[in-house]
Amino acid sequence: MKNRIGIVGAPITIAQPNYGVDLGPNAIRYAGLHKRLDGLNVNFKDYGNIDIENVGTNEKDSKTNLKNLKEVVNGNQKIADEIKVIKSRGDFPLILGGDHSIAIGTISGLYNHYKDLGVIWFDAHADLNTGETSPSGNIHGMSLAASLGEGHKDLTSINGEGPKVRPEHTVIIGARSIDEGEREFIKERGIQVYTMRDIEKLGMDTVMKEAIDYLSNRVDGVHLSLDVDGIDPLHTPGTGTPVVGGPSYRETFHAMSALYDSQILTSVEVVEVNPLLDNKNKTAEVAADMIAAVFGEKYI
Ligand SMILES: NC(=[NH2+])NCCC[C@H](N)C(=O)O
Ligand SMILES: [Mn+2]
Ligand SMILES: [Mn+2]
Repeated sequence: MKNRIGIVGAPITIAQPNYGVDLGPNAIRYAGLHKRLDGLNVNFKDYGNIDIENVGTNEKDSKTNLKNLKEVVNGNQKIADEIKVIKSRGDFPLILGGDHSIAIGTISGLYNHYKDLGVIWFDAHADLNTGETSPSGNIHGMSLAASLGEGHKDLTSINGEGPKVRPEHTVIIGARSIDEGEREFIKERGIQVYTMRDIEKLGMDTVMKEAIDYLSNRVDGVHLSLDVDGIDPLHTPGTGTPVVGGPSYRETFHAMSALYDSQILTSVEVVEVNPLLDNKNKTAEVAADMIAAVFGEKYI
């Protein structure tokens, strides 16, 4: 890693219903993030947390089927602005969430810095819903769709209208809870998805090799969006929408190490750590382990 890592906390919580995901950034810091990065001899600067006003309700808007649209857009606009500042300093952005809606802001902020940005979406979910297809109205389940230009105009217009990433530059890994509308989205738009079945059949090593190969021929930057619910909830119980049957700690650590070895990544975000749902900060500790792996920590 040549660049300095620019760390920022993005504590949006109102794109999902559980209190506490705004505490995620500090929980990951308390889990020893800075020490781990020091141990890797990487240069980093922590810019603290973005000031997010998390005032919302749990009501769906009757027209849009979205909860807290205006507030989620405002928070994500702030995130996009901060990402632009971090990028203009030449830093490698490391964003600590916050619910997964923050990807709308980070990807919008990254948009102008690349001709073709690739995205690796490590998640139990696809986050490809829109107001029309969402079973919940929770915008954290719509952030990949919004980044691909689908969904409410206010969500797709941060830093300019329209798609910020192309479907053929998007790889989802670890999916095992996909809604009906999301399934159609994936088929229609040709998104590369490695479900748990694929991981079981191919093994994580092959999945990562394929994903890295696939993207490196097509893009000039890769953003890793790591939703901790992608990992099996045995290891990451402190998250709002856990789904059993995910990749183990070992497989995930291996996936992160493969990404480090490939040197393909140009930004990383880790989302959905919720210390109020956790057991002695275990989930944030796993998040810190995975961040360490993605920045080069090895067993020997
Ligand atoms: N980022 C997440 N944890 N998303 C969970 C989404 C769950 C469900 N698919 C929904 O749209 O409501
Ligand atoms: Mn998820
Ligand atoms: Mn997600």
